[in-house]
Amino acid sequence: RHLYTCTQNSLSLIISVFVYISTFYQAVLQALEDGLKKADADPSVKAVMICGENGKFSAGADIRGFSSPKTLGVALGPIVSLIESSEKPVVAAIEGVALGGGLEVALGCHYRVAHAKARMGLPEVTIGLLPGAEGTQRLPRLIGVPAALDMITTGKHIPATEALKLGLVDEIVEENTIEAAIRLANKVIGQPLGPRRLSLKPVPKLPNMEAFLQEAQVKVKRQARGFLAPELCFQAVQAATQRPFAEGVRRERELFQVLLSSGQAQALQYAFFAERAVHRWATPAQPTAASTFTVAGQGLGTMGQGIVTSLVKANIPVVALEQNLEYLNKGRKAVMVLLEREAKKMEGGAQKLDFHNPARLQFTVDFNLLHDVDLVIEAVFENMALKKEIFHKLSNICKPGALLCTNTSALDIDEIASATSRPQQVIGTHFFSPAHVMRLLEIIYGRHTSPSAIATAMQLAKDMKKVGVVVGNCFGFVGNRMMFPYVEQAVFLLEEGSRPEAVDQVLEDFGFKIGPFRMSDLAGLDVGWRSRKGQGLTGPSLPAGSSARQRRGQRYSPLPDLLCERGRFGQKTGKGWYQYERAGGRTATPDPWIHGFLSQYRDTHRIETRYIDQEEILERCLFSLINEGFAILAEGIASGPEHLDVIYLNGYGWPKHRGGPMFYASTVGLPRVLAKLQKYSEAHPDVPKLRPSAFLKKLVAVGNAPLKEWMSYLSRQSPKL
Ligand SMILES: CCC/C=C/C(=O)SCCNC(=O)CCNC(=O)[C@H](O)C(C)(C)COP(=O)([O-])OP(=O)([O-])OC[C@H]1O[C@@H](n2cnc3c(N)ncnc32)[C@H](O)[C@@H]1OP(=O)([O-])[O-]
Repeated sequence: RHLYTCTQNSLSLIISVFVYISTFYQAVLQALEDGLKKADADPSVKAVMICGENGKFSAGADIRGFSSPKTLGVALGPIVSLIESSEKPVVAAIEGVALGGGLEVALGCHYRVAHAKARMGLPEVTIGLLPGAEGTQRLPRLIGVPAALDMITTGKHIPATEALKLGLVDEIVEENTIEAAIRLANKVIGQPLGPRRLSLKPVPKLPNMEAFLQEAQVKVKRQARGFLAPELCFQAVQAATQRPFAEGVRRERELFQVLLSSGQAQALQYAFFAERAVHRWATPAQPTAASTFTVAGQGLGTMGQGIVTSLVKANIPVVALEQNLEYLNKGRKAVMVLLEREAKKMEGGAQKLDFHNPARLQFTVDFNLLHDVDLVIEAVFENMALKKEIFHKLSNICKPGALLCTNTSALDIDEIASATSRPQQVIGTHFFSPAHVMRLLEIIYGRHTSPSAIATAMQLAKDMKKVGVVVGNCFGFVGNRMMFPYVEQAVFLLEEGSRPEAVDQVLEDFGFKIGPFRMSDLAGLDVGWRSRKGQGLTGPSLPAGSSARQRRGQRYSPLPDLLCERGRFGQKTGKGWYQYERAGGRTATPDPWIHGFLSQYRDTHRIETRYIDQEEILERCLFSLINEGFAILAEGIASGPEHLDVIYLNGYGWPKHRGGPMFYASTVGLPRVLAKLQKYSEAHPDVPKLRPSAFLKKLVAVGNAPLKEWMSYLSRQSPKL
């Protein structure tokens, strides 16, 4: 960061430090303070301009600093006040980003000039904190309570154009921001600064402030589901409406301290770095076609439509292929609806969606058009024979360097690759539904997948603005494999005495967006039923004389199959684990039929109904999922616990303020997780997924190793990870 002083028309550099108010936090603050004091004391200096280095204003405080015992966060507030109280006009020249403490510094300035491509925001809430450098008190005074509350409680970044409309900046420029800021500084020399000092301004009044705040608080609470920061952000802004500036600042500091020591801030900050760690993926290989892909989407069902939409959004040329004209026209219509919707959302932004140009998006039934593409994403439905047939064809038609990706949630990548003559270029890309919304992309390498194929798939994820996580090939990969025992426990709990709404409630109170039964109704119970039939667990391929509640020597619950046999597929049929207002309805209501059905089922199988408390529900569902995570790490299917957590946070609705399942296990304490698994496993010896993983036992035996050391206790790691 540079602090420039500006003497009439000349510019002189006083200090130069780093872009982020970062590891050198104290040094940066000291330099800012010294520079300001020097500028104030020097009569030849008439105005001050603050800008960032390398085209970026500031990404705020160093997030790592918050987890060190010596937290310096609040020290920024007095510096912002010092800027504001300067007797000479101070102008911020905002390029790139002004986030968190960075924007708070800009709010202390008397004027703000931003580049048209700059983004601004107070994202502290997303790392479990609040803008603790007086930002919760200055922003509402500048842009009003509704807009300030929205920015502070969501942490969203806003583009410069929106910032101008809100009055957050005074001017936006297309060209040189620094020169424009200096021009402005020169223009305002000598003008009174009082009206530009935000701390002196009243918070703009609303005709119905009380009612507005009440309603806003209810909304923030409802969306937060146990996440503290949004609620405390709200309280800080509320204080701005009720108290004078200095008292509001005191309240802001108190609330900041509460968040800092809440544990949630640590979880969110861990998640911030975990997401970036999965990108740092150490293969020497280079992507084969970085950023210049032409991608063919094969199959325009729900997944294919979402994938094509996100490719177009990422400005990647696409050829969308279907097997016949009827499906093609249906798929094209659906994709166009999605793209129109996306284009609307992007209106007013810097980027435009270009999807009417056939060079960017082409629909076809002609397989031969795939001859020149760099990469194919096959997204037909989950059927091994069909996928193999398609891959055989692709391998014959596509150019030699083309990467062949299969969108699958569980199928064996090696078997699919075996149908081609280029298994080194076959890779799994597991998108999550809806694919144009969900950020996660599991990238699954097979036995023969080359490092450059993995690097290319990672590049694709980056270009599509998705979080790509590389994992090994096993049934269900990482996300679904960990999900199976979780859902299995939820169903076993029903057999033993619980109800769908009771289990869902516990997991939703924990912070999941929806519990396992609501989720299964939403996804459709028939999906799992088809897969279980395919595995010979139910249906005509089940050997005659099989026990109702045992398969291959292990406990099995036929409850989901029984529901499907009665046509209860979830939301789509209006009945599943819940009842809905109609087929396709979304409002789940507990269903007395299910309650009766469950007690009849228990009678038939002589299961004694017992009361199951919330602790048992939570522990059996979560610890069995976590236990599978340890098995996955031990088998070398994923690089580390952060990867599992990133998958859960971005693809499975795990509450962010709990940091992901493996981080959560580390906060519960591994000895406790182990003890509980041992207890439940003894009570249910025919449930292998409750048997503690050997790796978990080892980590406990070495003294509850901290999460960042876990992987050092494993000798085997895949060379491809
Ligand atoms: C009382 C106190 C009040 C103030 C509170 C605050 O300011 S709280 C803070 C409020 N501010 C925020 O919450 C902003 C957080 N940052 C962001 O949102 C994004 O990083 C970005 C939009 C600035 C750039 O996105 P992009 O996709 O172009 O790049 P990228 O995301 O890959 O990052 C590149 C590298 O920089 C690193 N790094 C970045 N920022 C920070 C940081 N503040 N700290 C530490 N490190 C940070 C990042 O880890 C990565 O390192 P790696 O992995 O290469 O070793």
